Amino acid sequence: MKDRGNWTRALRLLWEVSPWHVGGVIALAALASLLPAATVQLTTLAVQGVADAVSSRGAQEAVDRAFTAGVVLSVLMVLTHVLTIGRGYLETLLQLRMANNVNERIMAKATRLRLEHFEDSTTYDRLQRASREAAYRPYQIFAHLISTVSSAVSLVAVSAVLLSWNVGVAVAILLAPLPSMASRVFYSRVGWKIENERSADRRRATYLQYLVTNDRSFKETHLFGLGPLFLGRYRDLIGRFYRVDRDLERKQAVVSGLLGLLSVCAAVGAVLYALAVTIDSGQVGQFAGYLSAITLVQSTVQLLFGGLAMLYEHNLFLGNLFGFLDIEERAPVSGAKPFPSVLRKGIEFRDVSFTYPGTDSPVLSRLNLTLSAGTCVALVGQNGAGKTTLVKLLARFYEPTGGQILIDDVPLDEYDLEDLRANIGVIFQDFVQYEATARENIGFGRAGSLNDTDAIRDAAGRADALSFVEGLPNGIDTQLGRWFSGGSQLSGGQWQKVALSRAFLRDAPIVVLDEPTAAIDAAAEAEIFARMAEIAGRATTLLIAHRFSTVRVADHIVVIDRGQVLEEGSHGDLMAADGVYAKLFRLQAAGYLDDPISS
Ligand SMILES: Nc1ncnc2c1ncn2[C@@H]1O[C@H](COP(=O)(O)OP(=O)(O)OP(=O)(O)O)[C@@H](O)[C@H]1O
Repeated sequence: MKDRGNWTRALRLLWEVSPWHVGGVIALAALASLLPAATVQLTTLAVQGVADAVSSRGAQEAVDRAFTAGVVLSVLMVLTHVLTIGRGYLETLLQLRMANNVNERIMAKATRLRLEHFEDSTTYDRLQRASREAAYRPYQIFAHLISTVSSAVSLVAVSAVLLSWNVGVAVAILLAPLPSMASRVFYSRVGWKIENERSADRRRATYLQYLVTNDRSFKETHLFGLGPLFLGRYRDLIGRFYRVDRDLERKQAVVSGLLGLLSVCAAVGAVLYALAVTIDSGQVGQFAGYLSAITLVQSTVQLLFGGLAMLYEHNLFLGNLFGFLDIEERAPVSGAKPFPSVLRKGIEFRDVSFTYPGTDSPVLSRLNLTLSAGTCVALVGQNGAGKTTLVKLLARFYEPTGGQILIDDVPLDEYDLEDLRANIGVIFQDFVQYEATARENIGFGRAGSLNDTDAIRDAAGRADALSFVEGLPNGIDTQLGRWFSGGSQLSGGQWQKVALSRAFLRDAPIVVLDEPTAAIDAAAEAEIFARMAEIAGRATTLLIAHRFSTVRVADHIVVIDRGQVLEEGSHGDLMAADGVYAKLFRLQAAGYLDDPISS
């Protein structure tokens, strides 16, 4: 039942995309399907006319009949040609529009999925399967449906000739291709299963391809000499795919070929029978008609059954496309409260626990933490302590599995979700380096401000990015990165400053910076923090950092360990308490002293 839904859904989609093209293709196909039967009738008339004209030594009436049939046959040929061209044109347009539309739907769907989907490998498998089928399957199901229906119409018309002649012969020709069709259906299913099971390996092959074909991994792959290793792995994977496909094709060719012989035998039997009957009756025209009917029925019936087998295959693969489009979106519950433009009280994590979906060990356990409005709070802790996870919860990429997060005493889910995200300026550790202009790289922080040059310059100024951005060949409108022509590449620290500008442009009441200055030199870092102090008071800032020079500027410092708050206070308080923070601070500071260990 569910499978049948796939092709009806694909057809509905096609109709939505372009009813005019669909209607045109159907009309031309309907016309074309009537032509073979007319051809058979006219061939019979023409040959009989010629035979009569020859035997009567040129009787005018027979000559006229032969020529009339010949002329109409020629008109039919021209008509067939015109119909074929027209149909091909419409089909190409329809196919292009459909492929564009389906790719757009896949992309739109991806934008609606949640972070947890993209942190789960099964989503990538489904996306891979859907993308493979996107470009052509939905259209193909239509094309095969049309050709199958038009083959069926042709078949009914042409087989009427055969049926009137001999029922046994007609039935034999009609049913002989059935076993071969059954084998195609069987192998389609096997092929579909194989393709689905290798989704992860296909992605692995694509990943290996990516690793050796982009600038981001170039340095490592070349320095570590990984090219041949990755190439070898890629070769192994695609070699394995090839061997499996080859074996399947071989089996299919042998089985379908043998079963297809039944069809050939039926046709040979029919021709012999027609020969014998014509010798008895002496009707040469009828013999020509039978011959062309037998050939036509045989080829049409094969087209019909082949089309049905393909329909079955497309239907299976369409399940992959719709499987992706139907992934449950489970949009987080969104309240209606507008987000405050300035926080009055602050952000409170109250007894917050969290375990990532599909895992057992909690990352946060009953964590309590308050970020007072207008202050700059720094979060420190070992790798994997749960710092970034806190931010993901704050932006509602995930929901806490226990406890609550409140902003100005209002639970997070009571705020309008879009409004909440619009009011948090976050730059994550793995921020994006957009292969776009500097203006866009900064302006994406507030997409509505892409043309507000003053605001973009101001944000760049606050992140110490303005001077180098203005020094680029086209200033703020210079393409960044090397993927597109005319691009200028930035240093790691410069990219980070551009990302910081993006966060500053947002001018949000909450600013979260995850390792914001890890790649930035010390002098620039000091300057950026001085400017950040200017926005403190307007914004509540959360800094996640490992560098203690960054951390000590914060009003309040929180040490996290295994998902819980270990210590908190100002730099002075924590140093005086002489706990973990003080120990870590001294350890790092020692790195800058001349003789750290002995002192
Ligand atoms: N999507 C995920 N699924 C499952 N576990 C995850 C996921 N993301 C992070 N984790 C785990 O959660 C824990 C906390 O990760 P998190 O990124 O919050 O740490 P962090 O304190 O920010 O570390 P770092 O200082 O290295 O950035 C880690 O043990 C990590 O393995």
